[in-house]
Amino acid sequence: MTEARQPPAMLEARDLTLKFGGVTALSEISVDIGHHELVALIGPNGAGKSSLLNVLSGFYRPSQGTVRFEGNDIGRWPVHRVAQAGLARTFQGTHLLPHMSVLDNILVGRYMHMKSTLTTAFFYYPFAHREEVAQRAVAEEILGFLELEHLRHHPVGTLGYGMRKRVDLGRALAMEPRMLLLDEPMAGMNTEEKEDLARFILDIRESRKIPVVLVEHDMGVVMDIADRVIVLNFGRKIADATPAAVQKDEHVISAYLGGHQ
Ligand SMILES: Nc1ncnc2c1ncn2[C@@H]1O[C@H](COP(=O)(O)OP(=O)(O)OP(=O)(O)O)[C@@H](O)[C@H]1O
Repeated sequence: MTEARQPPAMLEARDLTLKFGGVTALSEISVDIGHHELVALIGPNGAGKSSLLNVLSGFYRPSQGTVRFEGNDIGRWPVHRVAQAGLARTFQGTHLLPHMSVLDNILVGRYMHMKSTLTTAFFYYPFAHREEVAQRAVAEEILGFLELEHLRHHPVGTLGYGMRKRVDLGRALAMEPRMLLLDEPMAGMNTEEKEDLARFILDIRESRKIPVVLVEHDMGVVMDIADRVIVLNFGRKIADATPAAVQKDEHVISAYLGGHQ
């Protein structure tokens, strides 16, 4: 296996195994994600990519192994606590509210940061109002960053797939994550939409200083934007190296030529 030299890790997963009955989705996987990295997670269908994101983000409990995020052992934390610690994720497809506007969908990501409850909102209206104004300002900044301002009042259900995926990214950004896990954010997009999203992802890492883990099938995109590529096959990690090294790795070549893609 080719190993890349890695910076100090922000996220450290050790010996993760995940079983569903008789199926071993992940087998003794260890990965490190550094503070400034853009890491692609690739592998044939059923290799375990989504399962790994689910374990890292607290949606699945590993059968074995540990996950540490910024020094905390988060492997058994509930999902909301993992999210509050700053690990945000998107899903294959989108988890948006189709009848609500783009702005309101992004505001959903802000709820985690809102201090006012219904009671305080009722008795201390000025405080709740000030807070809502502040939350909207953050949402507006994200709309600007993702070039979605002109769509702010459009119901999400009326948008094309590529734009909906962009709103989904905005919702995740609204959580002010310290790290972003993106599950196939470009699936179903045309070339132009992919190029736009790749630009935003690079910008998220560079100007917003948020490290990104990205599950992606489009090898062109992966090779263009990733600092490092982790390759899974049948639940095992078979490579963890720079894009150039992974392209030449014989285990990776045979996994992809093995009839899966
Ligand atoms: N909830 C589940 N229950 C049972 N088996 C599951 C479950 N989730 C995943 N698996 C199995 O675990 C293995 C890994 O699946 P996973 O979805 O993580 O792969 P993947 O690499 O993300 O695939 P794809 O590229 O098709 O999304 C597969 O054999 C899959 O059938």
